[in-house]
Order: sequence, then C-alpha cells, then structure tokens
Amino acid sequence: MSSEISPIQGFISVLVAIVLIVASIARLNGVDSREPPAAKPTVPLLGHVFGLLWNGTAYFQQLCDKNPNIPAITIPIFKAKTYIITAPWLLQAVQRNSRIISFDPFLSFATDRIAGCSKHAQNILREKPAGGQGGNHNVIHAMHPTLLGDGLDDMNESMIKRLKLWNDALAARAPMKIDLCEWCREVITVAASESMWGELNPFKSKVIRDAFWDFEGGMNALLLKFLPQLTARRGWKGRETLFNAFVEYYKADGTKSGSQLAKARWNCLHEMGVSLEDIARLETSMCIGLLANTVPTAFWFLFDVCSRPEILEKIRGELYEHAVHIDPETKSAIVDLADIREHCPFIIAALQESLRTRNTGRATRLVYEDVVIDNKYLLKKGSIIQIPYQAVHEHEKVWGSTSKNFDPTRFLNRTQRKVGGFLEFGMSPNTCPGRHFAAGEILSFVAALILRFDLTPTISSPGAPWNEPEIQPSSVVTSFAALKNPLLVSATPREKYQDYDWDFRVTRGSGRFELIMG
Ligand code: HEM
Repeated sequence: MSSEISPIQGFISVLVAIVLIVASIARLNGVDSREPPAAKPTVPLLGHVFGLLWNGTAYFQQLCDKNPNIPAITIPIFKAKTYIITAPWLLQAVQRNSRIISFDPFLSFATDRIAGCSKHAQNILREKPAGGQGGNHNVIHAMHPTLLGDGLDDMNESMIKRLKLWNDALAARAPMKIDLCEWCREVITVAASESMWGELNPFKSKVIRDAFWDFEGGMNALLLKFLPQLTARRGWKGRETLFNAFVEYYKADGTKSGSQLAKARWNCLHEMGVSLEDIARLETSMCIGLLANTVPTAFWFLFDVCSRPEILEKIRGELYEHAVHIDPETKSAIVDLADIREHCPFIIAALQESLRTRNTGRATRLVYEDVVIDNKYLLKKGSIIQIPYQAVHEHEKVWGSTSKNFDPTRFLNRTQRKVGGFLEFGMSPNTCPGRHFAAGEILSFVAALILRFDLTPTISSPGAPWNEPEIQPSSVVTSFAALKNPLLVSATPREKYQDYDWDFRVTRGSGRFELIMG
C-alpha cells in the first residue's frame, strides 16, 4: 500500500486543521451572556490581538469610540478577558469591590518589570492574596502623611526656591527662544527632585536627568522584560544609571537632608528587610510617580492657558488681584501659593479642566475572584479591567453635551468634593498621595511664567499662533501624549514689574488643594 498523501488528502487535512483552530479560537474567545457585551473586532477572531499590537493601549479608547453609550465591553483574547469600563456608575461598583478588583498586582508588576527588584524584595512587597507579605501597601501607607502637613510644606518651600532660580535665569537671558516641553521637563524635574531628595539629590546632574527620561521613554520595551539589555537598551541603560546614582545616594546617607517622604520610604523598606540595592531600585521607579505625569501636565496646562488669550488674561487678572504682593519700595513681587489656593478658583479650575481634557491614560485593575457589579455584569477571575480616562472624562452623563470643549467654568461652583467621572488623581482606595504637591508645583510654575513673560510660538501660522502640536504615543506609565517635535516659543519679559525681584511664598499649613476627586 502506498504511504504517499494525495493532494486532495493534503488539502482536506489543512482544511480540517484550519477549521479546528478557528473553532478553538472562537470557543476560547467566547463570552458568557452575563459578562459585558463583546466588542466586535474589525478582523474576526484575532482582530483584537492585531488592534492591540498595532495601536497599543490607545486601542482601548478606540473601542470606546466605536461602542459609544455601552457602559462596559468585553475584549476576549483567547481565554484572557479584558473588560473596558466607561460608565461613572460602574466605577463606583469597582471602588466598592476594591478587595476583589485590585490595583495591587500592578504595583507588584512594577517592582519586577519597572524597578527590576530581586526576588527577595518582590516577595516582601507583593500583595498578600498573591502570597507576598504586602509590603507595597506599607510603603504607600507610609507615604500619605508625608505629603500633607509639614512634609508637604517643606517640599513646597524647597520646590519654589528652585522655581525662582530658573525663572530669574530665564529673565536674565530673555528675550530668548526655549523649547517649551524641554523647559517644563528641566525645571519641574530639578524642582521636584530637589524637594524630594535634598542636598545630595542625584538629579542635580544633567546626565541623571537625561537618564531618567530615557528610562521613562523606554518603558514599553522594558516592561516586556525580554533581554532588556538588548531589546530595551536605552530604557535599561537609563534605569541602571539612575539606579547606580541612588545606590551612591543611600551609601552617603542622602535621606538625612531629604524630605519626610524620602525618609519614610527608606525607613519603611529598610525595616521590612529590603536591601539598600533594592531600595535604590524602588526609588528609581518612584521617580515615575514624582515626574512622569507632573511634567506633561505642566506643559499641557501652560499650552491650554497660553493658547487661549481670554483665559490667559483672566488668570493673570485673578493672580494679580489675589495672589501677587507688590512692594514698590523694595521692588519685590511675591506670588503666594496659599492665596492661589484660597482666592484664585479660576486658575485651579483651569488646571483641572486641562487635566480632564488632556489625559489619555487609563486605570488598570485585576479581578481576583468572579464578581457581579451593579447587579448586572459578571467579571471573571483573572481578567483585567481597563478604565480609559478619556472615555470617563468625556462622559456626557457627567459632563453634558459640551464634554469635549475646554471650559474651566465647569469646575467652578462645585461644592461637593466628589463627582463621578473625574479620575485624574485616581479613585479610592488608590488616590494619588502626591496630588497636593503636584498641584502646588504646577500652579506656581505656570503662574510665575505667565506673570513674568509673554510666550509666543516662533513657528506659527498667521492668526493661529498656538496650533495644536502633533503628538505621538507616550510610554504606558504616562497618562499624557508626548509631542512629536519641539515646540519653540519666544519668552519675552513683560513690562509690568519687569525690574522687580520676583519670588514665591508658602504659608505653612495651607498646601492642600480641594481638588475634585473620583
Ligand atoms: C499631575 C501629576 C500627577 C498625576 C496626574 C497623578 C495621577 C495619579 C493617578 C491617576 C493615580 C492612581 C492610579 C490608579 O488608580 O491606577 C496615582 C497614584 C499614585 N501617585 Fe500620582 N499623580 C501625579 C503626581 C504624583 C506625584 C508628584 C507623586 C509623588 C510625590 C505621585 C505618587 C503616586 C503614588 C505613589 C501612587 C500610587 C497610590 C496607590 O497605589 O495607592 N503622583 N497618581
């Protein structure tokens, strides 16, 4: 008997194999009728895989745009399920189930993939339900009080000293051209890191500042953890450079002159038995929390204000009337941060509106156990939840039919602290502990620049000088788009009080901003 396979037999075998593969993919992709409805991919079966590979995390928002008015969607990819949630009333259910629907696994993921910690440290830090000792919780818990009260005041005082130096340097050289993005990055990086790590702050060195931004920009490749020395060379090199600088910092007892925050992190980690090297690694990833969102927020806020002349003038007027103290005798002009907080609601509203409209990030959670939310949607154990901020921040049920417009007044006259649908600083129990510091820093930075300088783009088309810049995807740890090209602006000193000494003032005990949350 011949053992050769005829062409027809071969064809039939291939066909049967294809049918089996398709049937098993379809079975694996199946969605329980109690789960949120499945989003239909453009290409059947593997469309979501292609969509994610091609568009990255922006794919989640694209699916929201394609499926408007659907509160929750399932993206089935083989056995793994991702649920996208966009409806504010479902977010409250997610919050209520925070023990089952948790952010913790992503903190543990970060200690491994972002920080590159040893297995020993990972075990200490990992959440208890996953077999660890829950150390990440302790660290976050230790951080919160240091970013309020005295700890916050100290950081603000240090931060404004740096801001003054940079502003004075700009005034001394102006009129001059600056790359606005680069300017925001340099000034905020120096000011924030100085207030966090004190005299031995590693970020004093430009090499370290650049290493951090290489690390941040190379994050997507780094997270894959596949031969990072080769496949994520730039990010890996940046991280290792920064890590070595923190090793030196701790060996030199740098926290002695550092903030309460830096001390609390060191003490908490050290007491749990984490080694100096691993603490240095964790501090490397802490830089992401401190800088990766603050810098782009400062840039976009500045852009949103300067590109709207009427808003710019309104803010200048408000600041002059309530927060700038002029002394003609000593020729001093002092911007008071507490006055901004207490008497300048418009600039605070504008900052929040900028945060609302510019944020392209998402909150991510893991489902530990099967759970039904809102008495309606089954979320299965092991699935990932994505909550794209843009979908939530533009939700018409919260923000009305003008939700896509930039309008700071929507944040005025709100007496309640919480409104559904504003996730800029996270939602309970994972609210951002750094929000008051970030808000104070961004407001001081922008206030001082717009009071002292006129900023005008140098490459401009007539009549529309502040064109919306082209953007490119940013790293997954950042919630804001990055610019494709530099945005060159000319900084010209304003005549008003040009020859005055400009400074800031922090009133102790007044560093907390009543930001809208949740
Ligand atoms: C404009 C600047 C900032 C923005 C927009 C921002 C935003 C956020 C958001 C949305 C979360 C929650 C993440 C989630 O639920 O998935 C978060 C958490 C966090 N942020 Fe910020 N943040 C900023 C600045 C800062 C600063 C300056 C620090 C440190 C001083 C900081 C430290 C943290 C930490 C440690 C967490 C984790 C909290 C937890 O897991 O409970 N952030 N931030």
